[in-house]
Amino acid sequence: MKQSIRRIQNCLQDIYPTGEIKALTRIILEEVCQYSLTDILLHKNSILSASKHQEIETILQRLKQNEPIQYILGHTKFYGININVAPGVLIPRPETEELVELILKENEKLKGNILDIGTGSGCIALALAKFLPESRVEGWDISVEALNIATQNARQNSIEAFFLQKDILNLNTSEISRQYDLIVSNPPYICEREKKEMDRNVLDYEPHLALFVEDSDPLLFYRKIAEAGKSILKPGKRLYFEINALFGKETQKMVEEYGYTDVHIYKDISGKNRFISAKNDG
Ligand SMILES: C[S@@+](CC[C@H](N)C(=O)[O-])C[C@H]1O[C@@H](n2cnc3c(N)ncnc32)[C@H](O)[C@@H]1O
Repeated sequence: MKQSIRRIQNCLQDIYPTGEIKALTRIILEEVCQYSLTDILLHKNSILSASKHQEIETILQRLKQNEPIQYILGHTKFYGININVAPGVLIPRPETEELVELILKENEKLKGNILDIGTGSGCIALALAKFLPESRVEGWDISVEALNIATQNARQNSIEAFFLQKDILNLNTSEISRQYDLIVSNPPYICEREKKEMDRNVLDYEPHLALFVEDSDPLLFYRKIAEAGKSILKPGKRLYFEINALFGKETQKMVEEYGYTDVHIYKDISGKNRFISAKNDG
């Protein structure tokens, strides 16, 4: 095992920071050997089989091409739930776990209809369905690939959620039969002009449909959702968004113009304006 740890560290040292290499070493050994962190420490002197060496080598070659570890392994953890991911869906981010945490804190024991717009892997929808078991959760996405993965994630975790194909930019609200008690969305919010500051592992591998919005209209998705919310969110109920930190105030102003009140902006763990919630005043 010691030899494998050294091999992983040597192979990745020019590409990843030291902290990330440590995390990757642990993830790789957990995946290949099915070892917990304690097992890794206990088995430091054990010798891995040739096939396990080969598995590690294959992972390392893909990591060297900047491929995200979550796509290489085909899964990740989100809010304690095992979530399958593939190149057609965004890899769930830690900030989005913070959004789930916030919703659960502010809506303890919610019993009602929850809608997650732009559900991707289904991570938000499934976490809410798991921790608010008396609610009915729906997830919408334009991407069939994402909806298939979200459905698979629901099945594998034995969590009930309903995934539907909808284009939020062309939604006819008169066709929506229900009104929701909470709407959440982490829509595409990165401007095209921000691309130049982004890492290759995101740009080359993650779906641009999930990430980007035109520079000329950065609030496009938020506006469409706020507009739809006026008819599909029950009066007095709340909307929650993950937002682009560059547009906190603008997003607040926009939702207020649609008649939402009691608007709060929340910071993420890095101190950036990252979430907004607002009440539909009816
Ligand atoms: C930033 S990702 C969020 C995925 C997931 N909710 C998460 O937090 O990891 C945005 C999602 O919006 C979806 N999307 C993009 N355009 C859309 C549209 N017009 N209507 C509905 N969903 C859309 C993408 O397919 C993607 O899954």
